[in-house]
Amino acid sequence: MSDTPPPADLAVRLGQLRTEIDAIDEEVHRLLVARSAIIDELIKVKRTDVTGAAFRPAREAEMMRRLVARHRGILPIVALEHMWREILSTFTYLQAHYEVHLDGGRDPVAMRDLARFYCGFTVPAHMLPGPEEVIEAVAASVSDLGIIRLSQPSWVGAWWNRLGGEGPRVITRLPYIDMPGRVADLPALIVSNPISEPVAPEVDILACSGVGDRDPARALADAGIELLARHDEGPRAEFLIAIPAAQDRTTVPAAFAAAGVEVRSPRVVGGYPAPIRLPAGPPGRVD
Ligand SMILES: O=C(O)C(=O)C[C@]1(C(=O)O)C=C[C@@H](O)C=C1
Repeated sequence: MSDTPPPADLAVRLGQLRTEIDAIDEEVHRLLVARSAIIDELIKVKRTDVTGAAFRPAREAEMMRRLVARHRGILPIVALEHMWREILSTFTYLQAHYEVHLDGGRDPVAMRDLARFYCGFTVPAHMLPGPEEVIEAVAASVSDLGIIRLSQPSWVGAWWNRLGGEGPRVITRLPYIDMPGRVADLPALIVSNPISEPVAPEVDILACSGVGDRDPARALADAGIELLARHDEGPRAEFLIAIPAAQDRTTVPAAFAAAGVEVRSPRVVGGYPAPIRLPAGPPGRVD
């Protein structure tokens, strides 16, 4: 005897489940409309019309961490991340219009996927030849973002030496959920002009130049420092590194020295909230 209920019962159950789905969809939509009314008021309170860009990377990181912590069930975590990215970037755009400039030099298809995943389709996107053009476009704007691909060694020169000071700086690292096998996984940095209400980043990004032809990546990693990019110009090498903000900066020259590379005066060119690291697994199941 089969346990399968008769077809008539299954048809009834299917109808009930669809009614439940419709009720949930209506609730989700109602809540999104309610959220947009709150953002409408937030625009007046935050005065984004006066202060410029509305991005708050630390707040977005905190929201994403809470989302990941409470997630359950079969919905892939990266699909959920994408839905929230669409929400966050559209509501950011509604507060203060911005455009996104993409470093399309090496892999424009992966770059476009990354940008659409994180910035959605409401925000206008422009593909540019490389990082220098991206930084230039951001610097010439009030509140635009740039996305620059991280490649090691840099294929195009030490573009990071154009960051810092009053100009564009790194504010975020992508992908935000760092999970093996995920989609939209092109390693990249987001740059913007300095934002108001800055929150101290959890990871600092430093630019430094040095002399010495050995690869310092291992010695840096042993000291908790990540080599993000390198560019060689004759005997000099330019480096872009990431170091936890809480870590003593004197560990930087010491770690380079351990690899036989002498570096001078590391310079801060931005920082970012620490990405969420998740193990590989079934597509994002969290129980
Ligand atoms: O909290 C803010 O300041 C907002 O602007 C709201 C909001 C959001 O939609 O939740 C939008 C953009 C920010 O990057 C962070 C959060």
